[in-house]
Amino acid sequence: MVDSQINEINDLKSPKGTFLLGHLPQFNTYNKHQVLERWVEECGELFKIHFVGKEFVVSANPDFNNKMLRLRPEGFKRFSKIDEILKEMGVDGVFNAEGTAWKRHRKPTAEALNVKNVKAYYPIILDKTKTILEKFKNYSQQKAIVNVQKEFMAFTIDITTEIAFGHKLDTINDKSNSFQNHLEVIFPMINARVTAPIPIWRYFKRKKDKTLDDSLKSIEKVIYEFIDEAKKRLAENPKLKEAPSNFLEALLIENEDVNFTDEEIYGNVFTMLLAGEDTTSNSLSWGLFYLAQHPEVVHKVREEAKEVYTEDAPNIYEHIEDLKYASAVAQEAMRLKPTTPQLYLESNKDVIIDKVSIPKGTSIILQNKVAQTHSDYFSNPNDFVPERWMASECPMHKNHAPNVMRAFGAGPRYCPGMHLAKTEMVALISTLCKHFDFKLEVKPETIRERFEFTMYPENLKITFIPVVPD
Ligand code: HEM
Repeated sequence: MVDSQINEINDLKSPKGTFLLGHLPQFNTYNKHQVLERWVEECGELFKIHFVGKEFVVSANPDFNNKMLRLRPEGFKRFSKIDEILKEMGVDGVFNAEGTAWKRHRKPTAEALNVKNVKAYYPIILDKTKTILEKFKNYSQQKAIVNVQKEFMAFTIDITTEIAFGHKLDTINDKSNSFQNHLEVIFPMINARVTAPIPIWRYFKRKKDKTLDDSLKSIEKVIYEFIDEAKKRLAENPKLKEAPSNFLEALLIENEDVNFTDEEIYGNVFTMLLAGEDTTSNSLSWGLFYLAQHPEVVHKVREEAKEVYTEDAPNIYEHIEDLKYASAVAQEAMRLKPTTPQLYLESNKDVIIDKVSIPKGTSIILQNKVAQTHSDYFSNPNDFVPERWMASECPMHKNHAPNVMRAFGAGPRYCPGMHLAKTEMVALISTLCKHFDFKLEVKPETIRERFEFTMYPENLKITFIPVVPD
């Protein structure tokens, strides 16, 4: 807990660092989240670090973090560097907007991703679930060792692109598409630039910076064409207003009240591509990481699937609501392996939280993973037990604090894609468990957490063994 004696940042502890560079050399490794976890062990839940003199507060206290997240947008904002980099790439959307601009973006985005609309998008999720199922059936016949992280990435890319603006891709079947190739250029560059100590590209364009510019131009062209087409469709077919077939249409409908410019619509469609792909596919990969080590859980998911639907996959959206155990599997995987283990905030004004005074302009790293795997909040915290999320079955209700879960953030800026992501995860987890057993082809300890823009399992290799029908 936060020490009640501490009331100034200057009084906070600090891990060991170097005099001039501070903690930068240790932090700038490829697994930043694990460095933070080690420091939490060394210094406790609240401490400070500095990068070449620039100070950062790190908090792993769930209550403290929750209060900061809830004080947005007035009290706190995202790190200004995120906005700087995205705007430079022409992206002005809900993720990087702040203050009143954020409020304008948030309402229509959240509406466009609400339960009613996700239900309308469900045929897209189902279609891609069946497509990847067929691919895995082929893999299982060939006894192929599958890099599931790559496969799930294709699954979420195809779904997100079609839901975002109606663009049909078939990345699952490796039908290479220039749009996809451009996206693959953009994502790592955003990651590299957000964490770059010096913005070299502003003074000198390297080959990769020029490639990025070309890709951004191509994506922009495609998205603007789709904006024009969607506007025409909505004008010609007013019925679409009741059940928009994609996010862009839903945004344009909501937009009748908000009056976004085309640039802002573009920014939000692009944001959705960015926010919805890696996060969901990496969470799915972690789900498979645990399922492959827990055949008893796979069996239970399969029994539930057989009770809920007779087809190959959950054929209607209502099935998803009934797949409570598959949903608990997804939740448990996100508790143990949140793909966004930390969030970055900056204070907009002087704030006092739990007797700690945070001056305006303080940069704060919110480490959320430690609490999700701590015995103060969950019994047997490192065990994979989906039952803990099934109220009537939970064998360990003694320590069960769902309110420390931050996999989707918290407060007014929590993830608006949460419902969509959970729907994708439940559909795929249930379908795969219905058809296959999973065998881990590498030792679990060789599967490492790897943090880039999000956290994913490196070296996850699995074979899919077909289930013999009853
Ligand atoms: C398992 C999958 C996902 C995870 C773990 C995840 C996680 C997160 C987290 C931690 C945040 C920051 C929340 C905060 O600041 O409090 C966020 C924001 C956001 N996410 Fe997700 N996300 C996922 C899927 C999606 C999907 C599928 C979409 C849309 C298609 C999406 C769209 C967004 C947007 C637009 C924001 C910015 C919200 C704002 O600033 O108001 N996410 N997400």
